[in-house]
Amino acid sequence: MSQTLQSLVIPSDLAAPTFSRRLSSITDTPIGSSHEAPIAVVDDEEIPTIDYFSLFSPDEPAHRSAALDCLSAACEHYGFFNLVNHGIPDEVIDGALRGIADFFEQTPVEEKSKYRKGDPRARILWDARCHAGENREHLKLLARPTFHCPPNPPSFREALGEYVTRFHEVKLGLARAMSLVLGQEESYIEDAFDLESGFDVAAMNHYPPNFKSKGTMGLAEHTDPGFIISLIQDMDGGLQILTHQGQWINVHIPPNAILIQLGDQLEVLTNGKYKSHIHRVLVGKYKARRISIGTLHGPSIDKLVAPALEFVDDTHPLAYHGMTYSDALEANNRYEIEVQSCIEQLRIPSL
Ligand SMILES: O=C(O)CCC(=O)C(=O)O
Ligand SMILES: [Fe+2]
Repeated sequence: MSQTLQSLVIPSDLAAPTFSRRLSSITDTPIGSSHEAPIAVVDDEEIPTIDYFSLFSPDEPAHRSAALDCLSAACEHYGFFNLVNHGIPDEVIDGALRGIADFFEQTPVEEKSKYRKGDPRARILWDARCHAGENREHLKLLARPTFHCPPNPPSFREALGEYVTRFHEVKLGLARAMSLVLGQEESYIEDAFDLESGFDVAAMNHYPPNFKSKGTMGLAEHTDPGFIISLIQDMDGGLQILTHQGQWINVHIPPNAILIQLGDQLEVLTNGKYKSHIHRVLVGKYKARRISIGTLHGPSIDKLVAPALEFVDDTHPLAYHGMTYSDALEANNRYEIEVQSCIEQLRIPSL
């Protein structure tokens, strides 16, 4: 595989990543109807691209070091990036997306309804909502450490299982690379979160075309819990991220890339050095339905996650409460399988 340094991250000015390079601006404004998103100005902006393969090229130390620098800048200044050259074949990604599309399209509602919210210990959850605040059907399932999946269609279970297995290796690789750029041993994040037994939930979404939706919002703004969130989709468009600088941007994920977002528990562990970020999905502009699979890769369910001493000092005072992952997911009367954020409760108000 050949890469140029330029391909490692965009923008390439690592010393001072800026948010001024725009592909085009204000493409979907002004926004009109009362159901639509409250923030009117949304820009298209380049987001960092990280070449996974380059993070592990021992024969090319300079190349590897540049890739790690890019990862460091992406994590600290953005909190999300497109991952390319990750080694998961297109067929595996396409198979998982086709599988969940088949589930949404072919499974009768009576069958899906068995997975509606009810049992606090449920490992599969299905729901469909169509109102001004949310337009989507979704299926959430525990993917690891044990794999739970509706039995039909049979091809879905197999295809999703393959994607989950393949991405687990990528996740461990990213944890090692991120540990290094945080100035720690390679195994630091893996150990801190006990990632081998991590609680990974695949959250699969089906957004309707705009003529079937009630208003603009597919999924309202939120952050996600966990170490990282990996996202694949069957068509581009709709996902927006609020940058750390307070600007909404449209997220474009190139074909073959996987969007990586940093989760709440990484923010807690690093005492805010790395941050999760608010994002949302709009459906108002799109004439076709969209499918996405976001997997929330969490710590082990019983793991206590608190800021590590390495990230606390006089200039960076303790900024978060410690909490087990289970308690964090169950805050606000939620169930673990809902994988809802409680980052606001975890933050210690500054004096
Ligand atoms: O569908 C998307 O693009 C994002 C979905 C998402 O943010 C989520 O399921 O938490
Ligand atoms: Fe999300």
